[in-house]
Amino acid sequence: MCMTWRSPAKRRTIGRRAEAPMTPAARLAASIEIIAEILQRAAAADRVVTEWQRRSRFAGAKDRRAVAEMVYAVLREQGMRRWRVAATGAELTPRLLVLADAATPLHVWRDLCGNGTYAPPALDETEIAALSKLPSDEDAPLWARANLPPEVAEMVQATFGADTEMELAALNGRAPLDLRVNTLQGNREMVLEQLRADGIAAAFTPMSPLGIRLPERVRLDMNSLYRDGLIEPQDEAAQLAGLLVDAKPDETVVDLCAGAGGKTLLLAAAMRNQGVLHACDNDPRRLARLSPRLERAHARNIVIRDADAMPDLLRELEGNADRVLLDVPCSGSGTWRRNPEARWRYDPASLDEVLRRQRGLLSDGAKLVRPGGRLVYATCSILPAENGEQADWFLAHHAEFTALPLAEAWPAGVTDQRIRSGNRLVLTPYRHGTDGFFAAAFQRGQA
Ligand SMILES: C[S@@+](CC[C@H](N)C(=O)[O-])C[C@H]1O[C@@H](n2cnc3c(N)ncnc32)[C@H](O)[C@@H]1O
Repeated sequence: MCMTWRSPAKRRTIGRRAEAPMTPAARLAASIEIIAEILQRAAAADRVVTEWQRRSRFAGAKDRRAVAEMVYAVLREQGMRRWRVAATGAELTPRLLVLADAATPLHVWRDLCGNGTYAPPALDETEIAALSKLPSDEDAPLWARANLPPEVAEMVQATFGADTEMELAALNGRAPLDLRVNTLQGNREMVLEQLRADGIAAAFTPMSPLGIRLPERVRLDMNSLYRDGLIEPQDEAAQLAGLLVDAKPDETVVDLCAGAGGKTLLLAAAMRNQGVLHACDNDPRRLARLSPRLERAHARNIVIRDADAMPDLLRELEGNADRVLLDVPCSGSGTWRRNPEARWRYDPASLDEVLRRQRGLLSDGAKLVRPGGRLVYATCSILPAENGEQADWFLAHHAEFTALPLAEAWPAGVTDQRIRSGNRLVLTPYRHGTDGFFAAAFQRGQA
């Protein structure tokens, strides 16, 4: 963490715009405050950073950026910092997590802490002792380098094999911003042209024919393409999971775990607003976020169904749906690039319950599919137990279904050879530049 000293600045009344930038000590204090909140409230990092920015009106744009960068640097290196602190025998505190930085000599922290009104308190004896004997990074184990709890690092080695180091490094990197073009409103070419005309760097995604990738994040709520419903943020992997359904106009399609509708919107566009798309979820708060998105996207063939949808769906649709998408609840481990703090909250002990729910949804969803119809199972997980092992379980318990080869399953336009062999879509940050994602399509035999 490189810090340059600016002239000590006196902040005026909190709540008024400052004339001088925050001092490095004040930025450090803010970073420690934010890290402490993220850890203690178990809150999402971006939310805590945004809340700090809102209440710290004295902070200028550079201060905000510097503090956010410091916070994310700590979060992306949390494994190494935890390991370094543990090796000293000290108890991990938010302050030590921030200060256990191999690139910053102890004297820098001594100078900053306790220096001025807005600085963090001076280092205590325990902190000085710990920071004086941080171990050499050369001895760090895989879990620390990969920024993952040890038992999780062990689980994912089964997924990645020889690529483990590279995959885990990519999973700890920054995700680009992928957009999905809403084909009810436009096409990729016109959206790309408009983005570039607005001075935004953008390129087509390599695998999804609906996607555009922005290397740098931009504020979408200010963008007219977004406000007019031409684009939605959606990782390329999630786009591909939706495309694997290959929903067609005039069909009956069920999105059984629709959430706030990321994939529902893609399915509605694929159906050209024709036929019926049932969007179900047992979380009313997520479903509530769906309606405004449908409106913005001009998606009109959707029936929203809440928590107790299954009995009604079975009465109305058993054995009649052309396609069912099961984008099931999962560990979310494939999306850890986006929220680097989440990996430290993942509790492997909860996995059994999640697996049980996934199997329940697979069995429920299967009942809805008509003979000759398609069931797609998808997770944003990198854990084999939620992915291939669930697909194996499903096939072993539902003899009326067979695995559909990917080459036969994709709609026209999905041509990338990397995702056309075999019958399981396994996407990873290192190999594909996407979130970690799994999807498999199953076809019900003709009666
Ligand atoms: C991975 S999220 C879905 C994300 C969504 N498909 C999208 O693309 O934005 C999984 C969803 O499953 C829902 N869920 C969990 N158990 C369910 C159940 N028994 N029936 C329906 N939905 C369920 C959760 O509320 C959550 O919204």
